[in-house]
Amino acid sequence: MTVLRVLGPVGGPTGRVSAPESVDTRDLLLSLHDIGLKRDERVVLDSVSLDLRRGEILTVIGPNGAGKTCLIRIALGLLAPDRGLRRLAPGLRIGYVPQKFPINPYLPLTVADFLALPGALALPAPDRAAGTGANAPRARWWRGGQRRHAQPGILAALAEVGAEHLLMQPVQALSGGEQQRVLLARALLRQPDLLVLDEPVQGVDLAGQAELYALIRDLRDRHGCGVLMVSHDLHVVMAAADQVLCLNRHVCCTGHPEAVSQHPEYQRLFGLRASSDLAIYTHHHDHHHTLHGDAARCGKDCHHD
Ligand SMILES: Nc1ncnc2c1ncn2[C@@H]1O[C@H](COP(=O)(O)OP(=O)(O)OP(=O)(O)O)[C@@H](O)[C@H]1O
Repeated sequence: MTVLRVLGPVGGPTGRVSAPESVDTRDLLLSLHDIGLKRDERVVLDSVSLDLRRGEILTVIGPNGAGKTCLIRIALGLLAPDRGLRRLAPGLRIGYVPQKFPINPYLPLTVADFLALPGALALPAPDRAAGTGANAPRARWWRGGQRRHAQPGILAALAEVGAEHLLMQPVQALSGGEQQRVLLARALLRQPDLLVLDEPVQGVDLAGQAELYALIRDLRDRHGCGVLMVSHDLHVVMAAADQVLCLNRHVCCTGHPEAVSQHPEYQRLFGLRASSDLAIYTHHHDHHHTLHGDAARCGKDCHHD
């Protein structure tokens, strides 16, 4: 049984919370418990909890302003919640794929240069120091004046994401899909136990999105890591995730994608899109899922799909 490293609670105005009493911590990589966050007196996150295990893909979906990015930043340790517990498996290595390419597009960097930046091996700095953190590695790199190419591991990481051919490409010439592959390669350099991706297919066309999600699943299978991601692409979420957490400042519903897609809160939030996405996801099998995601055998009268 894994003993999680407790990195919370972060005591806030609402005080400490006690740890959940009986959590099965086997293979647990990340656990958020009763997370609360306020900004400008507005509740951004209210009592949000999630558990992510090794080998599992957990996707957070929700409307604009639902608190998805804040939740991801809390999971990464970049943002301190006002209340709640954040617990990580000991020695957990996190690979983070941000929403946007994290460098000035006018810097004359090749992909090899970018992946060799010291920052490739570290998470961005927490909120208060964000400017310093983002700039410091770059400054050191240019001051040193060393141009290192294809350090051990860089080519292998690019090969894993099908982007070896981009090694000497200038980063500003990359398409949206290529940028995401390079960012995934950068995350892999950390040999992560947990991959965290914030809307990994933004700016990528539909075919490219399906390829990227397939790649994320392959990486999960190959490395046995856990994956936590935010996505707006409901149909792919429904097909690609093991667990979906539907967020609208609080947890509207959570569980197996099929169970979530049947949940009234999910259908209320996503309306017609919910039905069509369900149609895309629907497939034939001999069981269905309860609202808690448990598999239940179909009887002869079961018409769930
Ligand atoms: N530093 C801040 N100061 C004030 N309000 C903030 C701050 N950070 C986030 N918020 C507010 O918290 C809410 C949640 O923001 P967040 O970026 O997490 O939403 P999101 O679900 O990722 O949205 P989107 O899908 O549009 O990216 C928003 O209403 C946002 O305006």
